[in-house]
Amino acid sequence: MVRLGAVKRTFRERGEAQGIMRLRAAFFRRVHTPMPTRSKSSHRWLKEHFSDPYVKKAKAEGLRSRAAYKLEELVERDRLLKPGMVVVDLGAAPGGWSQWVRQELGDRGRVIALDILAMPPLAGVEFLHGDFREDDVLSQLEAMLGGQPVDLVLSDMAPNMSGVDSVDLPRAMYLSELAMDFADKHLRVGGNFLIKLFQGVGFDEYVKELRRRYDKVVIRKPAASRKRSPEVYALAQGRRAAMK
Ligand SMILES: C[S@@+](CC[C@H](N)C(=O)[O-])C[C@H]1O[C@@H](n2cnc3c(N)ncnc32)[C@H](O)[C@@H]1O
Repeated sequence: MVRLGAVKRTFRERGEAQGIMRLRAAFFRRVHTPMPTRSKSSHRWLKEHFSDPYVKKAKAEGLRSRAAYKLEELVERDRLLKPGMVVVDLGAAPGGWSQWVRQELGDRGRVIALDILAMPPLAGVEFLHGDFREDDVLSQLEAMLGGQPVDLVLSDMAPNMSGVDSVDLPRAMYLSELAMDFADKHLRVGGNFLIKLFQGVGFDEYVKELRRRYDKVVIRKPAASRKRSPEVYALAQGRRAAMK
């Protein structure tokens, strides 16, 4: 069962009827695009990927993805990770962020990772394989937490991109809304939330919502994030006891 409640509610509150229509269209229309034969652009992507310094560095350092360097830059600047913390990593596969967080926490604390895709095990990382949009997956994640408050919620979730903004952006925003809801329920007061966002429809409203909930919100584009990617990261620090 797909969780639409949270998103419908916030869009309604903001009087964005069009947002609801776009969400409906995006989530209930399954877009099955046949795999194209390898195109010029995929050749370009492969060339770019293998000459990318972060890909080379990740390989040399035994990290599962170049994405780990984005997290390193985002989190180290504010020294957000401390031994003993409970960290939830949403959209964790192939595991670069979880792996890096585990290294930083040493052998204390918990790292709970979730992804719709399977992920080979990582020592010291508890992994839940499932779709975060589904109620029973959320319940399983909550059962894993067992009522333990979370210190840091990370979300690098991104839907499969079709290249059509009117489809992709509402899908991405839906995941972001669910992640915010999760942080609302499970982050301890004073805790931090880091989330990947795509600039476009709903972005400003989302950041405004973060500002109601957290003492400090900054938008960052780490050096390892590809320039042509519309992704940015919102780092929300200091979960308030009550919303503004
Ligand atoms: C950019 S990747 C994450 C990379 C990861 N941070 C790392 O360091 O390796 C985005 C992830 O979001 C996941 N994702 C997308 N939709 C999801 C959903 N509905 N539930 C759970 N994970 C999802 C994708 O499967 C993908 O692995």
